[in-house]
Amino acid sequence: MLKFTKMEGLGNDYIYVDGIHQKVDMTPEFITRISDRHFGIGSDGMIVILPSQKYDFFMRMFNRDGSEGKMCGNGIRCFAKFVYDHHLTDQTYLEIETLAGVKRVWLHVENGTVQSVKVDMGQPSLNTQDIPCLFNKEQMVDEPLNINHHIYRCTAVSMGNPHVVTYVDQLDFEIEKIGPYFEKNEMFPESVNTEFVRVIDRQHLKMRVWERGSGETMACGTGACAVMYASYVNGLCDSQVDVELLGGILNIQYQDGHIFMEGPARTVFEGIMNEEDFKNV
Ligand SMILES: N[C@H](CCC[C@H](N)C(=O)O)C(=O)O
Repeated sequence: MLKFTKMEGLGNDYIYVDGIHQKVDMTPEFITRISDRHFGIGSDGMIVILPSQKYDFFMRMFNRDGSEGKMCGNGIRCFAKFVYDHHLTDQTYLEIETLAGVKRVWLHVENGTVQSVKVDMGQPSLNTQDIPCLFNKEQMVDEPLNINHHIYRCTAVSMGNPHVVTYVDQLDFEIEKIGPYFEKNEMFPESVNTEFVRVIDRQHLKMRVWERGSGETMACGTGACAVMYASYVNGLCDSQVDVELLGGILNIQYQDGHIFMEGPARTVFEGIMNEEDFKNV
């Protein structure tokens, strides 16, 4: 049997599993099955809590299709709440190792309850090699990309994971008709998370996201940071903004070369699963 916790950050929901005290199957077959919203628990993927040699914990995250992401902004906020609520730590400042480097995390706790979580998401990069992106310049900033016979002005940003940001007048379009063309585009050899942005004003950006490996999600923390930074370098916003996603609002700040994100983290339910039940679905 495997204990798990279903958690969400602005509706970006994952199955959290304590991999310190349990043996966790991290194969794509298992992850896709438990993430299925009809035959499984239902989620955008799975996040595993692991020990770290040098830091407080190690976070591994997997998208709904079983692919491993290097970093997850909504996920790391819930990860921090998980380790605090499950008494794996009593610290309210954590250093969490990820495949995108170590992230500094501050838990805002009142009366023993996590109210919100602030994360130093690190330094964004425009360098096409960091994304990675095969564009023939060092940076892709407001460059025309032909995606499925339509020209999008694109800015590529790495938040440790790959993002491409494009600006639209309206957000009420059929994202599933265009998202996969970005996600599978040969310009992005490791695929890409795609953000569609409407600038409301210099302190308010509105977005939808088509995530690599999960499709449209209600929110994307790394995506919101990529959107803020892309908008900042394109002169469209100030250094602190509210990014409005389908699932709610994240406050994003660019300071001293780092992107800081603050937002909620919520436990939906605790559960126990029998892995055998997922062998043949
Ligand atoms: N799909 C992303 C990982 C999840 C990112 C997102 N859920 C977030 O909150 O940052 C990737 O493969 O790079």
